[in-house]
Amino acid sequence: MDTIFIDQLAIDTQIGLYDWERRIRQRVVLDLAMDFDIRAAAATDDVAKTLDYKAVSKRVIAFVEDAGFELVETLAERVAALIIEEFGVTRVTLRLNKPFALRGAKNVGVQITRPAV
Ligand SMILES: Nc1nc2c(c(=O)[nH]1)N=C([C@H](O)[C@@H](O)CO)CN2
Repeated sequence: MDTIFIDQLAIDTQIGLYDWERRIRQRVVLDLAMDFDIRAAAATDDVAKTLDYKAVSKRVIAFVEDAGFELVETLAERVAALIIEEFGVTRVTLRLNKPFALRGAKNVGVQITRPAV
């Protein structure tokens, strides 16, 4: 299977458990890998026949900017569901990084793989 990916998509949002986190916006950084058969687009050189990574990124940015979840797990699950439901992707792997949320660590977060059902 082919993969269309978006790496290091940085978005500011409200996320976190603690009171101080409910008053600020923090950066999350997403790596997305989306299964998609690219052969029809490659044969015709037509963006309409593929997964438009610009359209995906605009939609994900809008959703994440408006979100306000406590857990990185919830945000990751909701973004994966959105991509599958709205873009016809058969499987998505998503890594959600919350940089510097843990003292001494460069990154914390979750990685999930979700198939379309
Ligand atoms: N598994 C998780 N553990 C923690 C989360 C989380 O979203 N998932 N969040 C926090 C706090 O919000 C933390 O990021 C603040 O620094 C702690 N543990």
